[in-house]
Amino acid sequence: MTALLTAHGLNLRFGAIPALVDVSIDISAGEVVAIVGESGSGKTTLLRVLSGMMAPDAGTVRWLGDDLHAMGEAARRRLMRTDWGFVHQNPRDGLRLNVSAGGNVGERLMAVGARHYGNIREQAIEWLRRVEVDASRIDDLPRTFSGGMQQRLQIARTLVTRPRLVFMDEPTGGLDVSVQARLLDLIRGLSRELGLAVLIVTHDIAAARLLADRMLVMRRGEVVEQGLTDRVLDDPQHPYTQLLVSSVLAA
Ligand SMILES: Nc1ncnc2c1ncn2[C@@H]1O[C@H](COP(=O)(O)OP(=O)(O)OP(=O)(O)O)[C@@H](O)[C@H]1O
Repeated sequence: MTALLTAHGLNLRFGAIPALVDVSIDISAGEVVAIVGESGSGKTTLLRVLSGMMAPDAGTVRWLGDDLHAMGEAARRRLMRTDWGFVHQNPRDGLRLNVSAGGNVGERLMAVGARHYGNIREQAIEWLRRVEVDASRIDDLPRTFSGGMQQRLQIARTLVTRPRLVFMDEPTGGLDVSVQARLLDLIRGLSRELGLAVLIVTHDIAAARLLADRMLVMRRGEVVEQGLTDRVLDDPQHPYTQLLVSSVLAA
């Protein structure tokens, strides 16, 4: 498989807090990788460093072989519009709330050069359908949507330009359990159908089990265990992973 993103020897401290300790990770085309761990273990920081939003103190991140932190802001912004997508935990961070649902999807297409209004609207309708938002809501503002619908709209806005890699930070956090399950099914279906690589941060082990081919377990900035999801969850080697898995089983 072709490695899309490779990171090696990442270290980052916030004062006395080691947020990343010698972290290495790679993700290939079409692969879903989950980063799990308790609150404060460094998951979001890792996602921010891997997506170029934050520079590490040491270590490298490469996209298709090019050093991300050497390529400059303009090139990283271009990646964010084209090859990459970002699904935030809070859909309000990924949507424009004063723009209609259709506009939210369509403006991403315009950012990559689409100009034909009819085509853009047609694709917006198609994507609303794919994420199970009724097309009759196309001209409504996202603030009139439920949390689950907003999250599905954020996913449509992110995927409409067919990125190769999508970063997801707790995409089901803060939603009702039944809404979470539906959203996870949707993410799983779309990632398979589109052959997307997904790097998903979650503290929900069940979500990782459902979605991820591989997982990394973080604790205090370190990757304490990684491997195929079924292997890590069915036969955890590190005491911390054993604790995580047994706490879910006991719940
Ligand atoms: N901008 C910052 N300034 C100072 N400390 C920070 C900053 N961002 C994160 N930290 C600290 O770095 C550590 C890792 O934080 P991070 O947000 O990456 O963890 P996390 O695993 O994503 O947690 P959560 O699941 O609660 O979001 C924590 O101790 C956090 O308090």
